[in-house]
Amino acid sequence: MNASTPSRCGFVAIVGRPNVGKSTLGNALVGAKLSIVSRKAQTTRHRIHGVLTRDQDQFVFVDTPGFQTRHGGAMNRMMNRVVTQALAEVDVVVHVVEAGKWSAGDAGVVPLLPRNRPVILAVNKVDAVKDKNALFAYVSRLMEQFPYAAVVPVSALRDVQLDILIQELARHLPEGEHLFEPDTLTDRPLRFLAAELIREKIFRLVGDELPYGCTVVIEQWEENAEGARIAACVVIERDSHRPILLGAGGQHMKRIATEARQDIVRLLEKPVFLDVYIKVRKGWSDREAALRELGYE
Ligand SMILES: Nc1nc2c(ncn2[C@@H]2O[C@H](COP(=O)(O)OP(=O)(O)OP(=O)(O)O)[C@@H](O)[C@H]2O)c(=O)[nH]1
Repeated sequence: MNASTPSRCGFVAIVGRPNVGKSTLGNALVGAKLSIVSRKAQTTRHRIHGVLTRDQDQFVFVDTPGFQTRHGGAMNRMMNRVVTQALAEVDVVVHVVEAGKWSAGDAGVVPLLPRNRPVILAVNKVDAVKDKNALFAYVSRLMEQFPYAAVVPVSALRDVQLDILIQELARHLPEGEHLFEPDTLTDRPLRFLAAELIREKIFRLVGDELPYGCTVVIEQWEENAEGARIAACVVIERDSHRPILLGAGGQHMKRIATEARQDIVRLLEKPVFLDVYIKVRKGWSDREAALRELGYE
């Protein structure tokens, strides 16, 4: 860290139509495992995807809802509002497109891009492009669509020009203290994050209906090179909350477990067997629950 240079820290959103490589880019920039963030971080309004700290610069990558989902009609309009609001709160936006390809999906993203924030166009998958002249024409056309602050051709998959993209992003970070400590990867934050992922799925699906929320406790965590076996317990306040969480035929719990498992697989980068079950808080002191949640037995 250079003492004469002020530290910078800002929120970055990666947006774009499905399949352009947003997740690949996000993971290439922060490393999949850096999705682990401290609890303090979770209090921000954004869901943090990962944090990249480089000397005096800290980039906080956030997940933007709406770009992960594919809805139509009224749902789409509502999601678009959510997206616009979310993007108004970040410091820099990366709009990802696929080199040489432009579809209605890409065109649909442009009106959602903020006008009062720098938007950097990342032209991804350049490794798959043979004709570099065609790429130049393609980029020129895109620059007429929106006043991008910069255009960077990259390959998220092959790590081409990602350092240039990071430099461009850094130019737009506001000066300020770093919000996160550089993370240490230990078992405990992984357990904690797995619990957070499960809780997030519950919150999304039935959050409105669960009056006291719930606590997710990781009860078993066995991991080796081949995979992980995880048992998680959802602690609810009352018996009457159980059917809310289960849904008809247990479909809610199935969906929660499936979606959480997919995220945990991404986090651990290995197969995961996840068992999620429900317990009512009888015999659970708050303190005990809190301690176990943090990984203390
Ligand atoms: N050739 C090439 N393929 C890439 C590159 N980046 C991503 N891909 C591939 O493109 C596909 C989609 O990548 P994702 O990162 O899942 O795309 P996404 O935009 O997050 O997709 P959604 O989750 O559907 O919105 C995957 O098969 C990636 O391996 C790249 O730089 N070059």
